[in-house]
Amino acid sequence: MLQVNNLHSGYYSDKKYTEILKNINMHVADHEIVGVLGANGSGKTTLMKSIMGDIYASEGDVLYNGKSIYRKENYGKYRRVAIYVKQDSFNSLKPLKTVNFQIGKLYDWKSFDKEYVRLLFKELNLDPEIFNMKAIQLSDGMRHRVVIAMALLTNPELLVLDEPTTGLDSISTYNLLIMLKTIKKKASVLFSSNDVNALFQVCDRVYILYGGEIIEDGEYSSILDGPFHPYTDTLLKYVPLYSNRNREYIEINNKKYGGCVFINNCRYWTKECESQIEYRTINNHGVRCINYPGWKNDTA
Ligand SMILES: Nc1ncnc2c1ncn2[C@@H]1O[C@H](COP(=O)(O)OP(=O)(O)OP(=O)(O)O)[C@@H](O)[C@H]1O
Repeated sequence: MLQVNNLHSGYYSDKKYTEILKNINMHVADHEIVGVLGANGSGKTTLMKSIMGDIYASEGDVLYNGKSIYRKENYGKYRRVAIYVKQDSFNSLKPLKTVNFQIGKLYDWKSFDKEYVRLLFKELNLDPEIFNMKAIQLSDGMRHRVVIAMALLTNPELLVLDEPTTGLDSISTYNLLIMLKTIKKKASVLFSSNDVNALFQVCDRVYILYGGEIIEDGEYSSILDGPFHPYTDTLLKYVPLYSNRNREYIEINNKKYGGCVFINNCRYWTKECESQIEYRTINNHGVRCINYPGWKNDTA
């Protein structure tokens, strides 16, 4: 369905180009929920924007059903079936307008079965009275859920969610995750987050993004059972649910450049890490680490 090939992208500022994403390769199959896990500033939003064609790739391509989304003739159709819920899209609701109005502004109300709309909102814990409430009268979390519900109204083939659980309470997060599992029967979902719990509860596969590069990918169970990359290993140690070892924070500042993107923070660094690191896949579990499995043996 969605295939990202050797994607590089970034931003122009004062006519100077800064590359943020490097050599991204990933895919989302039909009826799959795929997560992108990354810390603040790792490039999740830039990746989602590139996948939606909101920013252009300096290199590489994004294919939807085999066709480049960057080609004008394919782009319009792609944007009709692939719906993007931006990180801050709940702020885009008009504050003084009712939810009813906001839906009508985007879509033709007549095309919807009102009961279907009500049920869809209900699944996201949104009661019927919300339709007559103004956006300003809703909490951030409610606005967030309204925007996601609105995105689902058109039955997209691909739903791209940038950090959808930010600002949601635990019950709403849980309802959203359950809902994604239901959506999976009809569509695919690409979902970025820095919330390890949310991603691992719902995703079939997860890509780990660090410093604009994918450093590991695999089925969620495979990553949880045994992360291949030292960064993923460290990350999981900070999530009590998944950690079976004590937390540890080791400050490292190698001030090295080139090679592995994690080089300045990795305690397993060796001279070889300064060279170009190839991405290897072992039993459907991919990693960009020259020292794997050696570093794991060190910790055993
Ligand atoms: N419009 C822009 N112009 C220039 N640089 C940008 C722009 N937007 C983001 N960046 C830079 O791109 C890098 C990645 O940012 P991005 O927003 O994609 O990360 P993120 O993983 O989504 O972060 P967060 O979790 O904080 O939302 C950061 O270094 C950021 O400063």
